[in-house]
Amino acid sequence: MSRILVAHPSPDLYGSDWQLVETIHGLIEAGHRVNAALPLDGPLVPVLREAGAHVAVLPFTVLRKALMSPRGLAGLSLRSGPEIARLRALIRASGADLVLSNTVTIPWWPVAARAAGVPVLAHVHEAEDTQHRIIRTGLNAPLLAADRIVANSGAARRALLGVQPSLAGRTIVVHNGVAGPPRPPAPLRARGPEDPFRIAMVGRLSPRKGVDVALEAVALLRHQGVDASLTVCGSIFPGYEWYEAELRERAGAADLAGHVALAGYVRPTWPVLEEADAVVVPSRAEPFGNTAVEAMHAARPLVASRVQGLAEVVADEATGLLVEPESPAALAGALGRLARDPQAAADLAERGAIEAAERFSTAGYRATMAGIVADLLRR
Ligand SMILES: CC(=O)N[C@H]1[C@@H](OP(=O)(O)OP(=O)(O)OC[C@H]2O[C@@H](n3ccc(=O)[nH]c3=O)[C@H](O)[C@@H]2O)O[C@H](CO)[C@@H](O)[C@@H]1O
Ligand SMILES: O=P([O-])([O-])O[C@@H]1[C@@H](O)[C@H](O)[C@@H](O)[C@H](O)[C@@H]1O
Repeated sequence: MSRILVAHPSPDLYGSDWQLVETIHGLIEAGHRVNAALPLDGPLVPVLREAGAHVAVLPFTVLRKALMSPRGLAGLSLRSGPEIARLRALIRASGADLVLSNTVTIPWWPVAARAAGVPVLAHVHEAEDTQHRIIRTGLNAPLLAADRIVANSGAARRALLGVQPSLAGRTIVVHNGVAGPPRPPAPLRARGPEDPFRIAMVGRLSPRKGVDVALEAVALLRHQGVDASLTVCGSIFPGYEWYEAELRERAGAADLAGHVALAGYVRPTWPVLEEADAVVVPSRAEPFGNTAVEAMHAARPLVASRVQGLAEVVADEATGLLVEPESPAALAGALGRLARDPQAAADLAERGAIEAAERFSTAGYRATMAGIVADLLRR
């Protein structure tokens, strides 16, 4: 039994948070003792305790990627000394045999663990490729202190190596394992080509998730005579209040009013997916996309953007449909096909469910992560 200290930036229950829960299950099943450090209390805390981790809430720096500037990054590094010293002392005092630093937004954990002489595994959930190169280089620089890096997709690995090529030898891809529903999903509702067509989307209300694109696609479908409606599960991250206000205003316009529900954070999302005739993941960028796998587990036909990890998760025309990102017309085109051809939609959904069980099982993921940790501990 080894002691693993896990650091994670948020106490929420979105993608990287649930992925951490799976990782911790894998470590505990392998016989390790897990301590988790979070900067804030929140809904993730009881979930981690339930999984068997000991949780401590303590202050440390969490980066906001969208707010980074080269000057901001430089200032941050200049002020980092005392925090790195504090975290190094904490890591030593905890007796950790290994530190797992989850996401690239907690830069001083890998650095402090290396300073403490403890092996570091970094888990990268991000695949930033639009910000200025200087920012991306700085954001990923703390990973130079990691012994091993797990990227959640080939796209995330490429984005990282694009700015830190020297990490190639230590960075491996492990696709996420994503939990399915607790019991088999209700069969896809039988519908005729003219019947109402209910679409679901799950994700943060954030421009990168393309919620606005989904709304415009529904407006186009309705304009074309498809009786489409949309339910969106998800809330904003602080700072994106303006985006939610824009979405609510758009959803209230004459062509959409009464046909779009912005439901806020929903847990679990299985009932919403079960109610749906199709699920969309219209992200502008998506390092992996757990919500796409969840749609497949729920055996609902899926339309996703052809970007980054989503293009690794979905086999176009076989387990879902991939469409050009940021194009309401392309999204509406694919959804219209599913609405008009319920049999084709059902076939996609069935193949998606088989694929999700085969490629993205939590059992396989947990074992892979535990194997990577065992390998690092043996060194
Ligand atoms: C921009 C970015 O970096 N995205 C990645 C990030 O988190 P990100 O939070 O973007 O993750 P995903 O969209 O993949 O997953 C969101 C999760 O939150 C849940 N949910 C969401 C809304 C809601 O109302 N209720 C609810 O339960 C979903 O069911 C899902 O399990 O890490 C994930 C895990 O590696 C990756 O798959 C994402 O590609
Ligand atoms: O505002 P920002 O820091 O670029 O980005 C945020 C991330 O840091 C956070 O982890 C994620 O959950 C939010 O949806 C948002 O994407």
